[in-house]
Amino acid sequence: MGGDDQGRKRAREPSRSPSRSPPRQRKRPGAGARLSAADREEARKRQQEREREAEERAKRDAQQRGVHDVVKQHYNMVPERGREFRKTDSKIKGLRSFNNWVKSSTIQKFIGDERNLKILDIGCGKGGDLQKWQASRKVELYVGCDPADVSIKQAKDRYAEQQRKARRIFHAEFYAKDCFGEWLGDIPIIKEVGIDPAAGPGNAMSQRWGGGGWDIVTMMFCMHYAFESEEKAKGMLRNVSGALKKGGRFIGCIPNSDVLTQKVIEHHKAKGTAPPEVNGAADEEEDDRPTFASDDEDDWDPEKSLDSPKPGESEHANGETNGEAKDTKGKEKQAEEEDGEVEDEGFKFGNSIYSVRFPGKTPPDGMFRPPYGWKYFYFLEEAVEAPEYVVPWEAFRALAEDYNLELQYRRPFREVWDEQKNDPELGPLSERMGVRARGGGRLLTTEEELEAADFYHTFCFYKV
Ligand SMILES: C[S@@+](CC[C@H](N)C(=O)[O-])C[C@H]1O[C@@H](n2cnc3c(N)ncnc32)[C@H](O)[C@@H]1O
Repeated sequence: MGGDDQGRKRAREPSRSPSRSPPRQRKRPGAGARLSAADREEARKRQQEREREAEERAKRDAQQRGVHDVVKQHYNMVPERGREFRKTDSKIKGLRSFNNWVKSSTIQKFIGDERNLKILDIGCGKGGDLQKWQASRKVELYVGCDPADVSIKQAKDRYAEQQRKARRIFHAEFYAKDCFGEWLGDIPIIKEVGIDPAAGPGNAMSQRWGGGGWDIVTMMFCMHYAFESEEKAKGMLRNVSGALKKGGRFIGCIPNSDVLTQKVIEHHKAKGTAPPEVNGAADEEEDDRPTFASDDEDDWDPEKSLDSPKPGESEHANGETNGEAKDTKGKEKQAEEEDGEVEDEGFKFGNSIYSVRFPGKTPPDGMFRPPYGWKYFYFLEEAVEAPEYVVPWEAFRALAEDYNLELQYRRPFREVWDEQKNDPELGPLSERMGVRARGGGRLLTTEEELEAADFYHTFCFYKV
């Protein structure tokens, strides 16, 4: 990566907390151990108190504004946990690190050699990726959009903190915006940089002469919300494609529909409701697909839901075996009732840290057709608990093509690790991020965390 190697390495080192003053010496092994137990307990209490206050505040704000949208409301009520919590106390810190590393890897792979890049982060959440873009030192402008206004406020704060610490940082702006139901060209800076309202199927003029001014549109762990309906999926693609200039990249991470297809087929086979052709086909394909029954051994931030189950509330669901989730039954029942869905037709899978539950009918052949509105509930320890929608991969790829987005790359998370773990930059980065033990050592994620990571894949499309 040429002459700015040193700078990049510096920029990627974990940032210091502004509350620690004077600045501590960097990277002294064992420094943390000198904190006394009382200090730690005190810090933990203070953190808990801050979280409680933030939850209360978010609840009040949400009520006052009369927020109806369930996803937005959910993310608005998510408490901001400190970096310290995410790195030390979290039960899924291995998964957090792993997912963050995969995001960094995708960013690095497709950021390209140019400088002064303009980045549009759709579903930016609390600004967890700001540092990743800053570390590249290639960004001139970053705009983050997300409908959860509380998250946007936190993203602004995070940026302000980075501004205080960094000698130089890109210009950033943040907007509370539904990026699937609304046109992003209404935001002045997005329009100014360039967004083509004619992007989309059958518009030859736009394809030839049009195009936006953005180099990269990034959607990390977010696009699955757009597949609630055809209208939203198309609204999302119109924004993405409209914003990108020719040669621009659309990158992201989403749940892998191959995993969902496989699980749905397994479920119907077990129930005896799979069509005969699927019985054969699934057996043949089984080896190629990611499996949850395997014996093998920042800042993605899966925010904790306010009311996730307490220890001891867990139980097996539906009495099903092998890979069935162990938790969250009460919560799901409640979600189901609110949702008006019937339980018996659904099923769930997962492990003790994550689970996926389809509340209603699923296609016996595992083909999600039409490709919109296939809702499931995703539960993750300390994390999101909102309805999500299957993004049937092939249908999405075909639709993206109608918007001049050509698939360049798609990888399940575990394959990203296998391919990139020894990269000269990403290898050492994985050690700094706590994904792997120092000196090219073993993965620090547990097998259950890796199973949870297997649920996702990452992608890149080029605007043509
Ligand atoms: C799991 S979080 C991911 C946040 C961040 N991209 C990251 O990787 O840490 C999913 C985000 O998608 C956002 N989202 C949901 N619906 C959206 C919409 N219609 N437009 C834009 N973002 C949306 C949520 O508010 C939430 O911040």
